[in-house]
Amino acid sequence: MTSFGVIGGGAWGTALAQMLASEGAPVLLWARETEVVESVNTHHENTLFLRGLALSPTLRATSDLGDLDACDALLVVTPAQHMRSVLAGLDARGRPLILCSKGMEAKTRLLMSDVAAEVHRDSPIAVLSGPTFAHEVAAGLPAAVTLASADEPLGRRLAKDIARPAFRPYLSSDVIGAEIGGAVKNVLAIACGVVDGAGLGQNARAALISRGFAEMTRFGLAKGAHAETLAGLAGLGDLVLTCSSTSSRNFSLGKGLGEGRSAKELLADRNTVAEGAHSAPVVLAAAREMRVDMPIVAAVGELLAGTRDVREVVRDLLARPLKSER
Ligand SMILES: NC(=O)C1=CN([C@@H]2O[C@H](COP(=O)(O)OP(=O)(O)OC[C@H]3O[C@@H](n4cnc5c(N)ncnc54)[C@H](O)[C@@H]3O)[C@@H](O)[C@H]2O)C=CC1
Ligand SMILES: O=C(CO)COP(=O)(O)O
Repeated sequence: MTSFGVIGGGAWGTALAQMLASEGAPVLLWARETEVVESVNTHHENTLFLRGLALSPTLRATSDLGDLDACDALLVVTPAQHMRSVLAGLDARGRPLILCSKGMEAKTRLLMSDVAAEVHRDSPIAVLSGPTFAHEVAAGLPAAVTLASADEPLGRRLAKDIARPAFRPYLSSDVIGAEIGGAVKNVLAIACGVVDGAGLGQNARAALISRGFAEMTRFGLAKGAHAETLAGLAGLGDLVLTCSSTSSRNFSLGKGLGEGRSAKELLADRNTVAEGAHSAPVVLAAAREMRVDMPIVAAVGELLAGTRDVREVVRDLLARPLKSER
């Protein structure tokens, strides 16, 4: 049986660690904040990022990456923009890295699997992604994810060891598709939040999910993803989840924008991450380079940059030339 360590003590790292520890397995969680380490070890709760959810006593936390040396495989759950710097402090020693963050690196436009491969050349990579609000997984509610690895025997082994009665991984060899789904859906969740905040109605939201999925698919195919991965848990599944609920930080950010507040104000002082705000300009730049049309992502980029207001971007989206749906 694989022993797991988890790197990143935010809501999702803590929830994954709890899910793995839920049947009594020992799991070690690395957290950056000493407050998180203390509250997990002393009170079996992450009071900073996952307040109110009781954690298993077999889940222990540390602020020393070296303590993870005893683990067979590591789940990496940092915010996307910090993955490189955190991984640089790790002695991976060829152990598998299971990447659970959703985004692209701003300064390089790389996917997380490329970042991890640059830092730890000898470690095989898997990606875990899907519709999974942290608080629900931590509470033991049912969830399913895509677990993608180009190393198929490794993927099968990890899937077997990660699966729990209420947590079901589906195997894939399409790492790029799993990553693109998670990165792009965050941007589209901001757009759906805008629709909600501006009171544009449920028809508009359904249209946006559908046309947003078309953008995700165009972008993904251009990057080498498989269409069925994008139509699966890591793409459409996660898009539907985060476009429907204020439990999504990205949706909530968009709702604030739709209500007329500025991105600067909404992003100031938050200690939780809304990855779509970082991914939007990166996805857009990569799409433009590949000549992939992504008007909804572009509109989100303009709202975040403060160069246009909601009324203007909605008017422009609706005024685009009529075209075939395909
Ligand atoms: N929360 C959720 O429901 C889910 C989150 N994810 C993904 O997991 C990743 C982590 O998100 P959460 O755990 O939700 O984070 P969070 O928003 O709960 O917590 C913020 C995290 O950022 C870390 N952080 C802040 N500044 C940092 C720095 N300078 N260097 C390194 N780390 C820093 C904090 O230590 C903390 O772990 C994101 O990519 C997110 O998209 C994926 C699925 C579900
Ligand atoms: O990725 C998530 C659920 O699958 C969490 O979404 P938010 O980061 O928007 O909260």
